[in-house]
Amino acid sequence: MSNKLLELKNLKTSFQIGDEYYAAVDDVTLTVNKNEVLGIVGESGSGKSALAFSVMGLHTRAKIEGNILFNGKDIANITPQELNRLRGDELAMIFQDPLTALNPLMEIGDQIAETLILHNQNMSQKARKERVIELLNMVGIPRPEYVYEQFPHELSGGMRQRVVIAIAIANQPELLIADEPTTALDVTIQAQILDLIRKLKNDMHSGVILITHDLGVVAEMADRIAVMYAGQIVEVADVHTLFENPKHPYTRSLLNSVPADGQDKLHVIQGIVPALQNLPREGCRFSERIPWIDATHHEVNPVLHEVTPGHFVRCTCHKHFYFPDKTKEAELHGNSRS
Ligand SMILES: Nc1ncnc2c1ncn2[C@@H]1O[C@H](COP(=O)(O)OP(=O)(O)OP(=O)(O)O)[C@@H](O)[C@H]1O
Repeated sequence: MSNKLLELKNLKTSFQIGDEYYAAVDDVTLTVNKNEVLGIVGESGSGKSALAFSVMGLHTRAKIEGNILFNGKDIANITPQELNRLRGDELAMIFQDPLTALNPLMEIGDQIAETLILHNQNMSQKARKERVIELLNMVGIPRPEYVYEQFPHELSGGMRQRVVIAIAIANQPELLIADEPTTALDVTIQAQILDLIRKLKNDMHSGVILITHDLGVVAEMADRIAVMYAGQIVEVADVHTLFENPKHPYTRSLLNSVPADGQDKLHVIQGIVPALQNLPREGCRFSERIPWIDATHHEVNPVLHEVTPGHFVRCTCHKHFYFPDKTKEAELHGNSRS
């Protein structure tokens, strides 16, 4: 039996701006295996959420091209009814902001129970309530009987996020997408939430896509990591390889911008991911942020190269990349803008 749970094949998600469509996810091919946490990292605007929303079928106005194979079945263009059946059952997502994910007018317990009904309409009311209490316990919510009858605004941010997780895991999804699940939370709660996600994977052998800015979180949680820049995957490797032997200049820059033991110089990546309409669509998309690398070192049409088994890197510029000294870099960026 195949170990592949989700296969994205040439996924392209485009948004209309004015009269044109612009791809926020641009030809992404990626696999998530069963019992695996795939971390997706990249700066704000690189397309991580657009990718996650595409898998969940949550874009209402985007153009989706390519294939999204879930257990071998293409779900890129299935009917809303079919999608609804999958969501909250086999596919679940934890959103960045728990408040927007919860219904403010509905008691917590009823919101979780509603998800259970999706999966099993014949479950008795009593069994449902017991399962909700069990889920609230699982996600570490104290006094679950009391919280059952509370409304979202009566809970702290950490507690709300636990409720969102309880809803996400209620039906033991095969694939869980967690989009910045801990960004809004303090560090202790963060660790507890991550433990819960890990437990879900271990207990249910689910596949998990963990989207985050936080390299520390992926280092701890992910089995494999995909690095995304300007709508494209620029590097994929298992977690150990990615941290020990990063290749793409963007990955190296991201890693170099995080303080590590014994490191006295940090590299700050100059510039930002360009707005969607201004993304470079030809050549190496990262080239404008490393202007000291000679243009001839970039591929004309950069593709992912398998440098060692399972380790893919886009473009050949990584072979020539180095960090310039700081003053030189500032000068180069200044010059490149003029
Ligand atoms: N509905 C939309 N309509 C138009 N443009 C959009 C839409 N959603 C996202 N975008 C654009 O697509 C690009 C990718 O956005 P996305 O939210 O996927 O990035 P991200 O990597 O998830 O960033 P963040 O970490 O801030 O969530 C951005 O340029 C964003 O402005």
